[in-house]
Amino acid sequence: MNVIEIEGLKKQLGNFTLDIPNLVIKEGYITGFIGQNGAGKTTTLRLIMGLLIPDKGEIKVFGQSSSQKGEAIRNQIGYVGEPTGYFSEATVEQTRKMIAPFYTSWDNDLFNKYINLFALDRSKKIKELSQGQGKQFALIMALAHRPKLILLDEPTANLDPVVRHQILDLLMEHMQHEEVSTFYSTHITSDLDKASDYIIMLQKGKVVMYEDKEQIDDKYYIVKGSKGLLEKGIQNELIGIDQNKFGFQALTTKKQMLENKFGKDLIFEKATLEDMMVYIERGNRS
Ligand SMILES: Nc1ncnc2c1ncn2[C@@H]1O[C@H](COP(=O)(O)OP(=O)(O)OP(=O)(O)O)[C@@H](O)[C@H]1O
Repeated sequence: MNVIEIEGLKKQLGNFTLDIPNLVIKEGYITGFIGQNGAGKTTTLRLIMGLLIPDKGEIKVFGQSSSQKGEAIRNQIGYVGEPTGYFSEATVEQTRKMIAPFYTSWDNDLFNKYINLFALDRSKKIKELSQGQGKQFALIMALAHRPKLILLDEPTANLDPVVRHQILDLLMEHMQHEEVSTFYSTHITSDLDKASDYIIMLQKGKVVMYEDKEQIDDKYYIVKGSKGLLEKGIQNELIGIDQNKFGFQALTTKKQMLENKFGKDLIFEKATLEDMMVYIERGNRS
């Protein structure tokens, strides 16, 4: 089952074009959405929520058109991103009282459990929360109405590693107990090493990679070798070749084939998501 289905999507904003011919997000998993600044991640999330209308194509969420049923869809989405829309003068408790009645599925016990877990002070005003506490609160508000879909837009940007891990741990714990799908936009790719099932990479408004995370770990390698080997026609198997006076390094999905052909002349290391972003971007530039 798919929780989100995108077909023939085009959206022009100034001189930027988001162009996604076909994309599905699978139900029940965490799908990481990565890409450079300005790649179009926030725009995609806003289109999914029906806050922006496509110029062409259609987005279906829970099988319903997001441009036609935006409000009903948003009700079933837990969103963490900017702006949060919370009134800065209201306290944590006042915010809960204001927002909870809008959701029939609101779960106060869950809210209390997560507030206690993060030790948030209910009497603090939203404007008095630190950046990390603000993000923790936004996540709690997003989860407490038991959404079927969680959309996260850079939820851990500018947070220290401890708070980042607390947020990821809470998210993963929540996912274990709820029937929920998560679409998680970030450029802190290490967050997704810990918590993701699928990875989608966006570049200049286009999807340039969609992979199962487990397959990524087996498939993508950084390969290093001497410059002389480049002349032996292996460029076609390399992505984003980086050369210096000592040799080259590049991303490859053809480890076995290259190993068979060149043996110990090449060195392989598992690629991280960050490596993949850097090399795929370089590969598409050259
Ligand atoms: N209202 C707008 N008018 C004109 N251009 C816009 C508008 N909103 C976004 N854009 C442009 O669309 C492109 C994609 O922006 P978007 O915020 O979706 O990127 P992003 O991948 O979320 O980036 P970041 O990681 O920096 O948040 C950018 O080039 C941006 O300048």
